[in-house]
Formats: sequence, C-alpha cells, structure tokens
Amino acid sequence: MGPIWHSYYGECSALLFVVDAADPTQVSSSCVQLLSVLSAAPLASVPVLVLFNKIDLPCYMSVMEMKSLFHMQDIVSCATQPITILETSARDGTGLADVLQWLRATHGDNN
Ligand SMILES: Nc1nc2c(ncn2[C@@H]2O[C@H](COP(=O)(O)OP(=O)(O)OP(=O)(O)O)[C@@H](O)[C@H]2O)c(=O)[nH]1
Repeated sequence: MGPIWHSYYGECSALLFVVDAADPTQVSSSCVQLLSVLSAAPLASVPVLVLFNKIDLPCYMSVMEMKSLFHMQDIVSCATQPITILETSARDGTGLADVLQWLRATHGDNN
C-alpha cells in the first residue's frame, strides 16, 4: 500500500502509523516508511500517533528494544510534527482507550 499513501496526504489531518511489535524483522522497513511519511510536505504539521501494536504476542525483542532500534527518540526530536507513541493490542484492547483519547484531543473540536 505504501506507494499509494501519498494520494491521501492532501486530506490528512492526523496520521496513525502502526508498527507490528511482534515482528522485529520489519523494523528497518517500517522505519524507512515512517521517515518517508514524516518528510512529506503535506504532512509537515499533522499530529502523528505511532502505535506499537500486537504487544499481546510473545516476541524475542522487547518493545523498548524495538523503539531503540527504530531510533524513535531521534525521530521524535527531528520531526516537524508532534509525535505521540503508544503501545497497543488490537486483540485484547490494551492501549485502545489511549488511542481514542488521542483522537479526541487532536480532533474532538473538528468533527
Ligand atoms: N495477536 C494480535 N493480532 C493482531 C493484532 N492486531 C491485528 N492482529 C491480527 O493480525 C492479522 C493481520 O491483521 P492486520 O495487522 O490488520 O493486517 P496487516 O497489517 O495487513 O497484516 P500484517 O502485516 O500481517 O500484520 C489479523 O489476523 C489480525 O487479527 C494484535 O494487536 N494482536
């Protein structure tokens, strides 16, 4: 889907970027995709929520280690957008209340 994401950028008022936290083999490609999205001019000031999802699954790498591999702190420091990071499980619902709270906080007055 990555190649067509840009066609939605113009109407985008918030960005949710989901990382599969149960699959460390995707870290580098996810990181490249995230950096590509963050550097897109139409998205320069949209609020960004990065979700490390599937935290209910066992994984040989902790979410903290994945964030470190992602260089999340450097990305957050350098990005023009406000970036929030949450850990979620769409399977068991962990963190979803925080996602809704973020959506309300960023969009509550616009819809
Ligand atoms: N255990 C678990 N499974 C999940 C979670 N979120 C999605 N899935 C499952 O992961 C599978 C793929 O769903 P998605 O992640 O929505 O789809 P996708 O991103 O196209 O697929 P993947 O790249 O394989 O993750 C489905 O079977 C979902 O039910 C989660 O938080 N925990």
